[in-house]
Amino acid sequence: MIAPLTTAVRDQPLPEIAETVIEVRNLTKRYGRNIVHQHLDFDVRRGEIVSIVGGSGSGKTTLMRQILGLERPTSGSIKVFGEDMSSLDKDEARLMRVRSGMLFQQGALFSSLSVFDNIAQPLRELGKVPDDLLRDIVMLKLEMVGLPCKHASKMPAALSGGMIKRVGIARAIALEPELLFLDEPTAGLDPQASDEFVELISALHRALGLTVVMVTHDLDTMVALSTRVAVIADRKVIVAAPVEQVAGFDHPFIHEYFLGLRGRLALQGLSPERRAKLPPEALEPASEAIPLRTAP
Ligand SMILES: Nc1ncnc2c1ncn2[C@@H]1O[C@H](COP(=O)(O)OP(=O)(O)OP(=O)(O)O)[C@@H](O)[C@H]1O
Repeated sequence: MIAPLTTAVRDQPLPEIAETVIEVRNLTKRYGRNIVHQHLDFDVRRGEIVSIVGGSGSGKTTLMRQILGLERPTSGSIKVFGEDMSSLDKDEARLMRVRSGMLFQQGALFSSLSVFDNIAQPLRELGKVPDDLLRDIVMLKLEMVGLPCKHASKMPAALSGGMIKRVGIARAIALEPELLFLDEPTAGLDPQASDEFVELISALHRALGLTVVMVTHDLDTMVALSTRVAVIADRKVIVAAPVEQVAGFDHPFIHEYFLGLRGRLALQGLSPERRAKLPPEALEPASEAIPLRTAP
């Protein structure tokens, strides 16, 4: 299933990387005795697609939730569009929610609402959107994510995993946000649905000039989409750079994650220009060696 949008924007240039829109400084986050982040700095500029990677429990989702204002930092500062997240009043917080869309793990659709009502929900929360305009916006968003209008009346239980993600994206972009947050967007999808999802995000990035922040374990998605990759280890962001530079950073997590068999396979899918910047270890053969049989 290829969205018409994907074809329409294929030759469009990537959005320009512009001013800083997320600025995290000296962040510490503790849960009781568990120190998740300490002295963590992190920046995202307009037009980027930044993937946050790190070991299990390293605090990727927690970082994203703090940037969204869903969790409070223990100390340190988080600015989004230049606004300090800890000092927003009610109206500023509301405006911030309009400027940021998010897709949680599992799509997080309301199971008791139809596809239409799921996508309409952020618009209805805003209030004052006339019914005919609301219908047009929902149908436009469905089309943008490559889903025919006939799916609007379906319930989430009747959809495939890939379709649920698409509806989740349609809802996330309903209010035309500038920032899109994705938490494990391809988890649970088969390889074809993952590839289609990557194409969709890439098309939306180009078409809407979106800035995307994504938490992912999926190496192929990370390599295909990210303009930069931020690695969390030792409670902070140890490096944030294009993936070909990150792969050459000397840290045990990076060796294991990027230069293992799966990591090399994903990295070798980069364009020839970017592949040329990889460290030599990343270019070692990525197909498993077939063990030689010893003669009897
Ligand atoms: N609400 C909470 N209360 C207490 N501890 C929490 C809470 N949320 C997260 N944690 C802890 O914070 C740490 C980081 O969790 P987080 O989910 O951010 O990690 P992650 O890198 O996203 O992990 P994964 O890759 O496994 O999803 C973990 O030790 C987790 O148990």
